[in-house]
Amino acid sequence: MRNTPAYASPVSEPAVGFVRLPHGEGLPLPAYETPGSAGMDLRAAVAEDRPLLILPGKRALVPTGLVLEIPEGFEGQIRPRSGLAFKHGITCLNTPGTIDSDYRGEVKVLLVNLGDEDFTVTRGTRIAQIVFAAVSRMATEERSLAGATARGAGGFGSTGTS
Ligand SMILES: O=c1ccn([C@H]2C[C@H](O)[C@@H](COP(=O)(O)OP(=O)(O)OP(=O)(O)O)O2)c(=O)[nH]1
Ligand SMILES: [Mg+2]
Repeated sequence: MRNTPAYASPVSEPAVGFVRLPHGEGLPLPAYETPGSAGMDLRAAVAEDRPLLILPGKRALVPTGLVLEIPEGFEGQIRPRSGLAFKHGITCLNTPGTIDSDYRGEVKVLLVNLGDEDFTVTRGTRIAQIVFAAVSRMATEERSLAGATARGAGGFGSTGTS
């Protein structure tokens, strides 16, 4: 059944499926927080009595308690929340994490603590956000030569800074 979001778009949208795993029961499903939000926040599905401590410089894979069914032709991008990054130095190590449309495992968020203090992830904390995006896929062709261009092999600052 399609959920009625707090901020429904006037245009018809493809639907992403959320399947709750047992440890995700009771947590709110991801949802857009404002009418123009690009991402839906993901919550930590750690046990109430077992918060996750991330020491400075360390990383942790945080469960969301969710399996997603993303429509074919789309992907989910896991991105950091700027507030956590600014206030605590908490970000996603592999950002943007890629959630493939054919992935049927639990979505997990790889957080890293780049701050100076321990960070505790408690149940229900909004740890990251997921942005759904269209994917372009290509056929491949092996070629013997790449066509000439004005840039050629220049890169990594070849055009200067000013
Ligand atoms: O932050 C992330 C990134 C990935 N995944 C899941 C969904 C994704 O579809 C799958 C594979 O991700 P990716 O292709 O980035 O990882 P890999 O190291 O290449 O693993 P694989 O060999 O399984 O593709 O892992 C997550 O749950 N969280
Ligand atoms: Mg892969």
